[in-house]
Amino acid sequence: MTQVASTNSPLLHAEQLSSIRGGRVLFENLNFSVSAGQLWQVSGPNGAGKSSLLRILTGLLAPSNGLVSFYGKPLSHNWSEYCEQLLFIGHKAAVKGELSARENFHWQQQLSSTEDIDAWELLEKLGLLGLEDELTARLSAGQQRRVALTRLWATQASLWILDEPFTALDVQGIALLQQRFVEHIQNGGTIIFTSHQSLTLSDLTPEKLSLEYQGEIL
Ligand SMILES: Nc1ncnc2c1ncn2[C@@H]1O[C@H](COP(=O)(O)OP(=O)(O)OP(=O)(O)O)[C@@H](O)[C@H]1O
Repeated sequence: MTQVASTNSPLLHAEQLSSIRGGRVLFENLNFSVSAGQLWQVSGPNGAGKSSLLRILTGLLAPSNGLVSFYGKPLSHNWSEYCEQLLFIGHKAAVKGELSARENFHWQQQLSSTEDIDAWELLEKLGLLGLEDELTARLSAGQQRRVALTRLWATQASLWILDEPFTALDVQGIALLQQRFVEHIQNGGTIIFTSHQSLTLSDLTPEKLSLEYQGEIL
């Protein structure tokens, strides 16, 4: 895992964050700090702004007001280091439907320079063995999610930002993903994720950030 030089500033700091989308204030004056090694769960009802917040934390969406800092510097001042540290898996599975599970994985491996990981072992772990040459678009939603999640085993990034990573997974898939969370946190990694469900592994006690649905249109 890539590590950044130690500093007294938190890994991520959100200051006075606000987001207005579709004529609605999703959240205002949000302040929080995420330290390296922490697990954070962002929760709240549909439309509360969880995905919007994650996209702001990744730098993909500008906040309407406020600032996100990475080790004490605004993201834009630390952009290449931030991108090296970050793995973002968005709401959509972000796998290439016209590639097989194995090809998707190899593509991710090349992007992340993790060629030493045994593809067959990982595909077996994720229950994709026997489906490895099937076009990903033809797999079920849960299987496609499993293909997307292979990235969590083929990354050197220390900060994972994951939007609804448990969506469509069965009980065994959820357990596997939670176990991967435990490994990453134990290795000093950091995870921010959204989910409508509570984690069930006792080793995982996330910090909670709860957003309310603000119905009022401006
Ligand atoms: N591209 C966009 N342009 C304008 N408004 C948007 C856009 N994307 C999302 N929104 C609005 O922002 C609000 C919050 O959406 P967001 O996806 O952040 O919520 P969420 O909490 O992640 O919801 P869910 O639990 O359903 O995934 C919604 O009302 C949505 O319509």
